[in-house]
Amino acid sequence: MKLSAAALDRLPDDVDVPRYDRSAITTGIVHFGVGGFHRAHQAMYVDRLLRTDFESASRWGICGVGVLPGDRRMKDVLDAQDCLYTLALRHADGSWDTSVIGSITEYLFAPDDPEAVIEKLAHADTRIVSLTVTEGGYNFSATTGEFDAENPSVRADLAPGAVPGTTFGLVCEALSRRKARGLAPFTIMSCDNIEGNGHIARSTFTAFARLKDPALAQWITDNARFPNSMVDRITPVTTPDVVDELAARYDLEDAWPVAAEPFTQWALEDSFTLGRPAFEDVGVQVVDDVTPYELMKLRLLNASHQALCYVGYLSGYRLVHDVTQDPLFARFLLRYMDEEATPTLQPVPGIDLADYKRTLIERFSNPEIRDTVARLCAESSDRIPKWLVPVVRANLDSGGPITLSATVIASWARYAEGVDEQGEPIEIVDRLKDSLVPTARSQHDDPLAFVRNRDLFGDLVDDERFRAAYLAALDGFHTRGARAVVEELVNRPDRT
Ligand SMILES: NC(=O)c1ccc[n+]([C@@H]2O[C@H](COP(=O)([O-])OP(=O)(O)OC[C@H]3O[C@@H](n4cnc5c(N)ncnc54)[C@H](O)[C@@H]3O)[C@@H](O)[C@H]2O)c1
Ligand SMILES: O=P(O)(O)OC[C@@H](O)[C@@H](O)[C@H](O)[C@H](O)CO
Repeated sequence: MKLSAAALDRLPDDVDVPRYDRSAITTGIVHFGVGGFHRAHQAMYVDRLLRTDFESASRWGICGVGVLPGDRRMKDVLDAQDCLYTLALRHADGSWDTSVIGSITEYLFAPDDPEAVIEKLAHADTRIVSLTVTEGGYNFSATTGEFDAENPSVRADLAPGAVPGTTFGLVCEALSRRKARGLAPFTIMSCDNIEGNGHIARSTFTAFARLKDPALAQWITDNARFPNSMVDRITPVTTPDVVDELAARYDLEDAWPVAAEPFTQWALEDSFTLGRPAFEDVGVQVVDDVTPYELMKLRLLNASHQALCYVGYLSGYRLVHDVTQDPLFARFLLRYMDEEATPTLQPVPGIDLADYKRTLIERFSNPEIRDTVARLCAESSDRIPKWLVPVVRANLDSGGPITLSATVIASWARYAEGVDEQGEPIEIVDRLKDSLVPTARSQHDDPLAFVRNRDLFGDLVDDERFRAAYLAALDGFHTRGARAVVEELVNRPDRT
């Protein structure tokens, strides 16, 4: 049975479907970047609210927006399914909690109709604009924090009279219309894995606005809010087996479902211009300061993903749970977390860090999630500088140990050579791959070549202690291989 509003009544009882009146929902949230994660996380929270308190939640329906050519498929799928999709939460014992999510009620594909997107954003009902546009979507340097005005899409949007095509262009044009119409700005709520994601959203959107219209930038600075948040739920890329399994289990045909782990967490700073849904009623931690939560998550979970993916790939693993079910790699991650990441964290209210770290290894080891090492190895140049480099920097400043994190950076440098330990090609997915791969290959003659890139690594290369640890690891990867390097590190007693 194809998923649609008409099919909801005919689905089996073990698929939890929205029973609320979707026709009575108005759009309060416009979301850029409707991928797997948004559909497993924020849209799920809004769906929960609609199920529990429809009256207050019905002003917070979601209109999805896609700006990249690849988003056309999401438009087609959601149009054909009345914007409904299936969320399957996969437990380690093989059981599924399956629900149909109804909180997305519209989807606009910006390249087809930018004006419709701008007017939707400018509409008085739109009170929150949320984002999961990836770390790269913010278009800033992780080391300097500078907005990159030379990016070709951004330059095109800045040209006089241009029809906006980027998130920045569309949002700023809509803000300009709101200003002209005497409407307050919406809240811009980043849900991407970036330290200080709200601060980054504030600085990048206002930097764009300043280049376009300084008065608009001032108005945004004075009036708009950009809450910080920590978001968490491991959501792999949807694979055909999820589609097949839904059909087999429930006779449900969904062209693009999403599967994710059962665990979910969202810590959100309470800073909104025009109100917000009562997220705290459905398990969101609405807090005054997100910093301790986000540092914990980015430096333990996301940085550990980086710590496992390159060495895991080079050791022959392709699925994340296979890496962490190998005791050697689990011990490596725990040592990185305990010795190098944890000392850089702040106390996290209500969280037992030892328990959090143990749970992380369990979450990574869930065989049902089937998260791929390749997903974690992609876009490294957006991830290592934002998650690992700050850990090294903090430990260099405090005199703390850096060997394991320097090894993770070296593992990326080795992986970026694009050839594995058996001489087979590695498909490097990175927007900087054309410069990264040749540089990585040159490190056989010039071992510091990769980390001399100050856009990615800042001044780490100037530090003697970092250089020594990095060079030792890189040499180990070249001469003895990834598994041997990890083994040596895990078995050594000292913390350096
Ligand atoms: N997948 C997860 O486990 C997870 C968990 C927590 C947080 N996140 C955050 O969510 C982001 C998206 O993850 P996902 O799994 O949904 O990925 P995805 O590939 O399924 O979706 C990404 C979406 O972002 C859009 N996008 C990418 N670059 C853009 C740009 N420059 N401008 C506008 N839109 C752009 C894409 O078109 C797509 O719609 C991550 O980068 C991360 O910051 C993901
Ligand atoms: O999605 P990214 O690019 O931010 O990072 C890859 C993973 O580390 C990330 O998606 C995690 O699975 C996620 O952050 C878990 O909540």
